[in-house]
Amino acid sequence: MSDAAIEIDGLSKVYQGGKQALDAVTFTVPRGQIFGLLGPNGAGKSTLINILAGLVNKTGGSARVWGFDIGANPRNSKRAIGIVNQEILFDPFFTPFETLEIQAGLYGVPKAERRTMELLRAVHLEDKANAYSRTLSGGMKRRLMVAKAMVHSPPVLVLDEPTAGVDIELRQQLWAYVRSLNDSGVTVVLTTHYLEEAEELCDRIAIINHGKLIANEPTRELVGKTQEKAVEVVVDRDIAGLPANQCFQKIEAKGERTLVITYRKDRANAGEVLGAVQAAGFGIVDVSTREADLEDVFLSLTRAANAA
Ligand SMILES: Nc1ncnc2c1ncn2[C@@H]1O[C@H](COP(=O)(O)OP(=O)(O)OP(=O)(O)O)[C@@H](O)[C@H]1O
Repeated sequence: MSDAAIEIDGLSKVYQGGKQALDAVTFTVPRGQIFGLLGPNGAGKSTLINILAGLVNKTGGSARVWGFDIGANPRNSKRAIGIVNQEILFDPFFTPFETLEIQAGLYGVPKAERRTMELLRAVHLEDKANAYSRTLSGGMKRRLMVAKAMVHSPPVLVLDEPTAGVDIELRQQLWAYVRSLNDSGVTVVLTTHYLEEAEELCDRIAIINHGKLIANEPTRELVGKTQEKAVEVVVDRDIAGLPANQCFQKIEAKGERTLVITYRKDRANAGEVLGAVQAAGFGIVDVSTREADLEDVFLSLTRAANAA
């Protein structure tokens, strides 16, 4: 048996009307990881998750969840996954306790095996067990959604933009819970627009753009991959014309006396860049440098993919 939590192979989706939301996407989510799926709006992330959930039919390729093919064995593949959607979906007239009990019933979890109070405790909703769900705050509702996705104890939990619209404190609580689930062996896949969060939380990150996979690497390698570095140089006179040098990847003026120079770490170092500025006749007044973060990696990868 494969040790992958999710295996996606050549997965494609063309919606009625011709929109290609996924174009032969292939990647594997290893078991036990927190895996980040990043991409701009409309990249195809929700489509991919909805295919895994059995809510959208694929038009090509295959996908397996915990070894079960979503086409050949949809019952088992669906049982292996818990999905927290972007939209908040539950009946406002049920209490959190009832909401989880009903969900457990839908999955056929026997009464003796239900963990309703344990789940409510884990998402800090124990004291709201008997309140109407409509009286919960946005953050509480979202935490209830996470608990709801876990009632059948799936080995894989997928969170689609789980912290959109959630304040920082609740986001921290939600992530703490996600981390504790992961520590207890649950594989977590999350889509997010918060790149720093993905960088902090995820072991591995895949990026999709316009339905195509453009990166899939351990987070550290992805971040380290970017070779671009920027240096901001304040010079001692007004910049009449931009100096040129082969070690500059890009140079632009920011204000009358500040140059922003991008260079590749593998081709030049800061000393050479500053030397080139001085050789062009400028005195250097101040310098600051900036390491690329995931946002830079993402932008340079999507730029490269768009140009291809
Ligand atoms: N039911 C549908 N019919 C036709 N086109 C659709 C349908 N659902 C999504 N699309 C299109 O498919 C593309 C991918 O959408 P999808 O929702 O998967 O992206 P996403 O990466 O999840 O974006 P977001 O973060 O905004 O949800 C978009 O261009 C979208 O407009």
